[in-house]
Amino acid sequence: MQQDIFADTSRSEIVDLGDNAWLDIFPQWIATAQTRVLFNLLLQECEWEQPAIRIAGRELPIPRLQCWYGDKGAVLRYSGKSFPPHPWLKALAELNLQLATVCKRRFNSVLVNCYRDGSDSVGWHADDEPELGAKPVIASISLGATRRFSLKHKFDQQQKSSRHIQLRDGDLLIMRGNTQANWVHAIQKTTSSVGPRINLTFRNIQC
Ligand SMILES: O=C(O)CCC(=O)C(=O)O
Ligand SMILES: [Fe+2]
Repeated sequence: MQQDIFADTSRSEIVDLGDNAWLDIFPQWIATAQTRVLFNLLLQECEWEQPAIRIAGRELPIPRLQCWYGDKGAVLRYSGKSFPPHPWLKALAELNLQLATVCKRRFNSVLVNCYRDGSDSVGWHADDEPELGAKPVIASISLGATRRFSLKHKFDQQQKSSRHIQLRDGDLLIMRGNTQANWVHAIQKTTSSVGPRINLTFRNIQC
C-alpha cells in the first residue's frame, strides 16, 4: 500500500468527554479511492465468524461478523470466550504501520467487525478488559456505510450526556485516556436502509 492513499492526516478534531477522556477524529483518514479496495479485500479475505456468547442467560450468536488478527499470544477475551489471533493479513499490517505515524505506537492486534446491514450492531460496552491495560489507546477505522457511534457515561446515564458521532467511510477515530474507564459505546441497530460496514479496532493486548 502506498503512502499517498492516506488523505490529509493533519485534519483532526478532538471530542473532549471530560475527566481526561477524549476522542481524536481524523475524517476521511483513508482516501475514498482506497477504502473500496480495502473493504472488498477484507470482505473476501477475512475468516469471518459469528460466535455465540451468553447474553442474559442465553447463548446467542453475536449480531455481526468478526475476525481477530494479531501477534502470536494476543488472545482476545470477552463474555467468557477466548479468541486466539489469526496471523496478520498484509493489508492490516500495513494499516498498522500507517497508524503508528498518528498514534506513536504499534498495535499488536486488531478486531475486524462486519455489520452486514442496519440490523447488525454492537451493544453497549467498554473495551476495558484488564489485558488492555489502564487508559488504553484504541484506534478505530471505518469502511463502507456510515453508522452512528454512540457513547454514554457509565456513571451519569442521563440522555443529555450521551454523544453520537457519524462514522463515515475512511474515518479514523482514536479513543484515549479515560474513555474506556468512564464511558460505554455502541453501534445501535437502525431501521434505515444501510449497506455493509467494516470496522477495525486496533488494540494492544498485554501478553
Ligand atoms: O464498529 C465500531 O465502530 C465499534 C466497534 C467496537 O466498539 C469494538 O469492536 O469494540
Ligand atoms: Fe468497542
